[in-house]
Amino acid sequence: MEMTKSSSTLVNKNTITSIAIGGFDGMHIAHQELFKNLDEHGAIVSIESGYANLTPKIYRQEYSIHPIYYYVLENIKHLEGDQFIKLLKEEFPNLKKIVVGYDFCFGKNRKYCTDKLQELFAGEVKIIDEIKLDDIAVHSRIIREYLKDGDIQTANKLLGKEYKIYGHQIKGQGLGSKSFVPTINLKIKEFLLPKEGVYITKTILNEKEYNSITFLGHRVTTDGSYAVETHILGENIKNSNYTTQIKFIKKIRDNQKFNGFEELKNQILNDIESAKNYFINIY
Ligand SMILES: Cc1cc2nc3c(=O)[nH]c(=O)nc-3n(C[C@H](O)[C@H](O)[C@H](O)COP(=O)(O)O)c2cc1C
Ligand SMILES: Nc1ncnc2c1ncn2[C@@H]1O[C@H](COP(=O)(O)OP(=O)(O)OP(=O)(O)O)[C@@H](O)[C@H]1O
Repeated sequence: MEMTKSSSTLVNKNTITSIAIGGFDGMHIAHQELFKNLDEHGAIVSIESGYANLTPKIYRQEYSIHPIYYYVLENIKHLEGDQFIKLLKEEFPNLKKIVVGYDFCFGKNRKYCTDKLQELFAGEVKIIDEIKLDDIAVHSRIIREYLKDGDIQTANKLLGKEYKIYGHQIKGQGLGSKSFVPTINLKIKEFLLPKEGVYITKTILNEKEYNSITFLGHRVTTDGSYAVETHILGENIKNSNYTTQIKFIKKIRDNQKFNGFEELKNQILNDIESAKNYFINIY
């Protein structure tokens, strides 16, 4: 198989013989199940609603070897069923197979669903039954709720990977190294942030992965502003201009207000111990 991680623009649409269609925010285990039904000339047709925040558009290709082609929902949602099929056939002249999930609907007022797709498309239509894990239906919207609750472990199970966000480094209050521990402060734009609190994480800097601990939330003990700060365990990393990636593993505790810097510092040192123990026990 010659197809490695390909950018959609590099693959000629004429070679595509099968497609999976959907929003695909998260590229979670149910999405991956759809992709398993693609052949080696398979592609992903991603319909952009503008709300993706688990794997925003530019970060999605990382999670599949199949090239992703993006379409804007606004531009295609008015189509009647036959017009939608016509568009797909124009885009992918050699299309033989379409893969969708049980709840896939399309076109004007979402009135065309899987039965219509089978009726209108002359090739093969593969419909995937609802994928569940431990009785939880796997959907982007469900995963978002677990993240907002701070239940990273369940979210990660449904994602089939560690939830990962990208950010760029910004200047902090300048208190960390002096009064607490050194942290990299991040500006996060398009990604959903988990609940406020302290998390065991891994941080990727310049392609190197480090064990870390990350605080997200309003710094209620100091200046009250919202921050995402990560402390690399056992290293003193200087702030640099690299794009930083944070993979979430587990929540340690909620955000808290402390009576003074001393108490906060002691708690941070405890948090660091918990995180270090976590990493010792899993390796
Ligand atoms: C592991 C860790 C846990 C933290 N927990 C809290 C907390 O519970 N409450 C809080 O107000 N700030 C918390 N902070 C944030 C500190 O207030 C912050 O690191 C400090 O204000 C220094 O900020 P600076 O890096 O912008 O200088 C935490 C920071 C770290 C690294
Ligand atoms: N749990 C699932 N089981 C089977 N198919 C699924 C499942 N979740 C999504 N799909 C299919 O994957 C494709 C992408 O769907 P979509 O982007 O709506 O995912 P989703 O996770 O259900 O998102 P949302 O929660 O926003 O509805 C669609 O064809 C959809 O039918």
